[in-house]
Amino acid sequence: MTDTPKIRLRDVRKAFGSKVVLDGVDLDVRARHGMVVLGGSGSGKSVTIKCVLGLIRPDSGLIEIDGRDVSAMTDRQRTEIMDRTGMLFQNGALFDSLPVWENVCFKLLAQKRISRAKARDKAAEILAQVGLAPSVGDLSPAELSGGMQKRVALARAIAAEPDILFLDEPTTGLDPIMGAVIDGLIVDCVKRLGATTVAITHDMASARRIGDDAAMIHKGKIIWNGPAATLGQTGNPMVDQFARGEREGPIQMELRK
Ligand SMILES: Nc1ncnc2c1ncn2[C@@H]1O[C@H](COP(=O)(O)OP(=O)(O)OP(=O)(O)O)[C@@H](O)[C@H]1O
Repeated sequence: MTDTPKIRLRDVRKAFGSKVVLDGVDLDVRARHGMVVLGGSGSGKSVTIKCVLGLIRPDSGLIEIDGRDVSAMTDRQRTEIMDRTGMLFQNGALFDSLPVWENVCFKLLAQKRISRAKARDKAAEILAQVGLAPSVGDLSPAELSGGMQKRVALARAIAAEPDILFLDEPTTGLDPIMGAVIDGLIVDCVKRLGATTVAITHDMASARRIGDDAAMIHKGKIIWNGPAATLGQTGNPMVDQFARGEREGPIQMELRK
């Protein structure tokens, strides 16, 4: 018997006015595995994730989390799922008006799962997991380098020990070594938490490091999915062109049409 996918999309469709963005997306994300979603700019990667997060309502199709249809959930059931979901935004999206420790414990404080008195120590504990000193907790996000901000954003995303972690371009804007460090932290956190991750990335080295599985979206459909380790040698000309970053190939030919 096969395990129920953690996240399952079937024939998910979404148009904005006359512009069809998702044209029947089918995707299974295995529990406790990393899925990376690839695709050109504007291909619908973020819209797909926003549909799963409930930030955008698809026009039609099925989205299940743990085998349960999200559209049939009560607000309370949906909130429960969101409480167990972490999100690392592309730009970090830290709150500049709050010190790092409050950013890290934001969700725990908002959900009253921790007192303010305890939150500072808790933040120090989580910051240590992403390789940052406790003193960083007292700084403002504006005082941090880009790499440190990403680490803090990761600390915030994992603080509430999520079951599902969405990562939107976790290594964009980082130098290659810092990118590898962040990827290592993501993989460690996921192993420790037993979480399922869905990452959007344009960084193929990162995709191979954090992904067990990969899927490519093109023209609103998933045109390929398979092991992330095979990216560049999948045998699918579009995926391989994309993964190798080659100018010439089927995608370029379509752009020229
Ligand atoms: N709220 C919205 N209203 C109208 N159009 C939207 C909305 N959100 C997204 N779109 C459109 O949907 C398309 C897909 O956007 P999406 O953000 O999913 O792209 P993406 O694949 O994540 O791209 P990138 O790699 O550049 O971030 C784009 O053409 C975008 O303009």
